[in-house]
Amino acid sequence: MEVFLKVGHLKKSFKNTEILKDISFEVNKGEIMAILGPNGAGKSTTIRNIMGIMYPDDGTVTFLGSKQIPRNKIGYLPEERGLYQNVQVMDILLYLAELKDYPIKKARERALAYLKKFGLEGKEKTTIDELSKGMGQKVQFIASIIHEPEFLILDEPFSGLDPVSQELFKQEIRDLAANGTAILLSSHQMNLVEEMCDRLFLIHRGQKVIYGKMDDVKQEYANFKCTIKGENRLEDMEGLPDVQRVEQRDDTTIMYLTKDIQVASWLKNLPDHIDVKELSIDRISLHEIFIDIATDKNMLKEGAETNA
Ligand SMILES: Nc1ncnc2c1ncn2[C@@H]1O[C@H](COP(=O)(O)OP(=O)(O)OP(=O)(O)O)[C@@H](O)[C@H]1O
Repeated sequence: MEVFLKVGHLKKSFKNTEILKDISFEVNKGEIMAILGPNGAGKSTTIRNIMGIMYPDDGTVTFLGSKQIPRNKIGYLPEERGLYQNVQVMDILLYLAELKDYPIKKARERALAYLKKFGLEGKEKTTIDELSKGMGQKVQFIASIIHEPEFLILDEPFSGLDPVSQELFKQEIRDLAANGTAILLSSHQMNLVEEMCDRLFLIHRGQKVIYGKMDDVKQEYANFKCTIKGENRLEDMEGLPDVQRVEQRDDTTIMYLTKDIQVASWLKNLPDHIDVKELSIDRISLHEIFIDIATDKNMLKEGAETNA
């Protein structure tokens, strides 16, 4: 797979506070790569350094092997939304396409097709300030892809979208990747990330915590959990073998199990007197892995790396 973006050993400080500490990752053509992390972890700072909005103190950013930012090949949906408010939808889309040296006739065709696809047919002459938040978001998304970029950065693309629009965006992002676009996606919606992304980079306090293929990360970190519905004492459950942590709320107990257990053999450890009205065994989700890291529960080893 061809590497589009390579970030190497990026470091950035603000007023003597090191915000990015040796950040390295790549984004390949045709893949959706997630950059994840708690609020303030350093995701937007990383993206701003990639886009040349600010400059790193150390480290390199290369695009197809060159340090030159190929602006016409990049699409960017920034976290801060904001298009000129009193300009008509079609005018802003064509203006942005022109800035990227994209043929105007093709841009108009693409704009009309995308407006239709996103349920905004007939809104070409509407001004941006007359649109709802979600509609504005769709126009800004179209603006980021109007010029057929080879590399697309999406910072929280799903915020403010209703479920139907989320599905539309999801499908569009997947189609773009399938057609070869390299996509870097930042989102706090872990279920969507889990569904869509090929690889992920998880950053916490400016440092890499996890970097790897989604499937490998899940296999590596998503231990099993056993959920039992029934009236049970916390101490009984905590005393069971291979139980790392127990959460109990009302009549539901969740036991987080250690890595590499054999589910069938582990189940034999459950004593006869345990009250089981319902029982399920699942792997923990990316959402739970994220919370684990963000809240420093420390079930994961720091700085781990799967086979990226
Ligand atoms: N221009 C700046 N001057 C000083 N500190 C900054 C600046 N920009 C960001 N920071 C600090 O850098 C840290 C990382 O911020 P950043 O916006 O990159 O986080 P993030 O991971 O994108 O968070 P969020 O999920 O909340 O958007 C924060 O502590 C923030 O206060």
